[in-house]
Amino acid sequence: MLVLSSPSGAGKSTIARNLLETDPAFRLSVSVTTRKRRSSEIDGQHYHFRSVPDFEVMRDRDELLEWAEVHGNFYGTPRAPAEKAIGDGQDMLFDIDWQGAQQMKEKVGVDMVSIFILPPSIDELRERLKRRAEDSDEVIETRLRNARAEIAHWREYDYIVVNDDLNDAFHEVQAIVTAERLRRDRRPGLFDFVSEMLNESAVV
Ligand SMILES: Nc1ncnc2c1ncn2[C@@H]1O[C@H](COP(=O)(O)OP(=O)(O)OP(=O)(O)O)[C@@H](O)[C@H]1O
Ligand SMILES: Nc1nc2c(ncn2[C@@H]2O[C@H](COP(=O)(O)O)[C@@H](O)[C@H]2O)c(=O)[nH]1
Repeated sequence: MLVLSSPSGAGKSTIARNLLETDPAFRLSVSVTTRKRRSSEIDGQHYHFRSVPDFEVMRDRDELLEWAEVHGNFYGTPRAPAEKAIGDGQDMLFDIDWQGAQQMKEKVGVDMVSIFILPPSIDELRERLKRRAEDSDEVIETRLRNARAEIAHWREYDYIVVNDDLNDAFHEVQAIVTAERLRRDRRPGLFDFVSEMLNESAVV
């Protein structure tokens, strides 16, 4: 389970999209949100867009694995697809904030790897949000105001990637995924492998 977090505009959705396009083993956890849909977004693909009352029903029925209020809207991870993925051993990608990452860590523990994406600077963050041209000036200002508090949580993550050059940042994320998969897949067999090797050498 790979969690990507960052302040708004640092590029985590871009990196997540690249990962999903190049790595068929990953499935995206599609969050539920009460935020207004952006013109480029498709309901059910980028998010499940819901009203506040509908979100509250899901939350109160315990249908969300984690949830948080971010930039004045509610966001949550649907429980059923995430738990099925965990059960099936499927690699799943979560684009969630630090509050969600904390809650997920409590629930799934060692099976989760977390990466915090940093922008090269706050000025560049502002430029990216403006260039993306998806949010009003007011929303952009709110997100920039919140950025410092979000960045303050960087130490809680397993890895930090600075997204200055997108290609470099993406390759760093790919390298982390490769290393973590090796660790996960090789470690269970290593105990027997090493025991056998040591037993054999005792015979010699
Ligand atoms: N390394 C980069 N250099 C320049 N522009 C970038 C880089 N990475 C991403 N971008 C651009 O910056 C904008 C913000 O990226 P993106 O939407 O992926 O951010 P985000 O962290 O997912 O933001 P949010 O949390 O608001 O969804 C997009 O227009 C994207 O194309
Ligand atoms: N805790 C959660 N945070 C989430 C979830 N889905 C998205 N997010 C985070 O919200 C902000 C804003 O996203 P945007 O799409 O409005 O720009 C960003 O940090 C996302 O990572 C979720 O299910 N839970």
